[in-house]
Amino acid sequence: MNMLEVKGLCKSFGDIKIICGIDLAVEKGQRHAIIGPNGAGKTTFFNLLSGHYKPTAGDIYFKGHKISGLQPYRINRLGLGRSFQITNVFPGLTVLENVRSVVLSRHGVRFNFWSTVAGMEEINRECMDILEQIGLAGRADHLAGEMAYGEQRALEIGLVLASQPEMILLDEPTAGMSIDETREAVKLVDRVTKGKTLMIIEHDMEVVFSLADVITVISYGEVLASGTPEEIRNHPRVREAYLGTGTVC
Ligand SMILES: Nc1ncnc2c1ncn2[C@@H]1O[C@H](COP(=O)(O)OP(=O)(O)OP(=O)(O)O)[C@@H](O)[C@H]1O
Repeated sequence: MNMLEVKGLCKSFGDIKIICGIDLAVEKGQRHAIIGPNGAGKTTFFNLLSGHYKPTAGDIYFKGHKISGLQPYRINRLGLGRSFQITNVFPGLTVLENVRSVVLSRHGVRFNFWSTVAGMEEINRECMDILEQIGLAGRADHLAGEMAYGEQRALEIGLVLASQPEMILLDEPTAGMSIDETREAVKLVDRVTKGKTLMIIEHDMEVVFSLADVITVISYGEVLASGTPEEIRNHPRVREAYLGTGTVC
């Protein structure tokens, strides 16, 4: 079953075409990497999927429902969660409060539930479970803004998990990280997305080839190639146009 289907997707800003007719499908449980040169349109593509931009043409289907043009919060409630390229945590809140803000907003419609002691305990248990998953349980009471960069990025992934998405979009989760931080981030992404549907934008080819089942290469707003890591590694146009003619990982 396809979790996500994109058909003839286009986005222009004024006269400038940024996304030019992208067709793509992501199967349930697939880990799909989007790669491409700077300015190729990868983040714009994510902004279209998450509802932050409206398409100029084309359609997006999530679990068979047309989501193109819906508001971001509605797309998120349908089960499509995303992280951003720039850290997006609330710096003045603690780690626990950050996660709790998302969990509470998810339960928000059931005010009577979480306003009881039992309800609050359940919320806190759920938050601590997320913090365990992202390796920050011991940092629950620390201010998010005072944590190391790698930890803040891990927290951001925790915020995505807190909305209990069926499909996760991660925009360059290792951007700006040291080699050690990147290694930890890859382990984290691998752990928390096992068995889930993932689409990840990533520049680090080691990360891409270690995580992805399918890789799509975007260049000038078009799909240049899409296939297994092996197919992409050996694709002549990919080697030539994006990765250079040298070895691809
Ligand atoms: N709101 C906007 N208005 C005008 N142009 C935009 C807007 N958003 C993105 N663009 C342009 O679209 C092009 C693609 O940008 P985008 O950020 O999607 O590329 P990218 O592939 O994610 O690049 P990178 O790998 O550097 O993050 C860029 O030329 C950018 O300036």
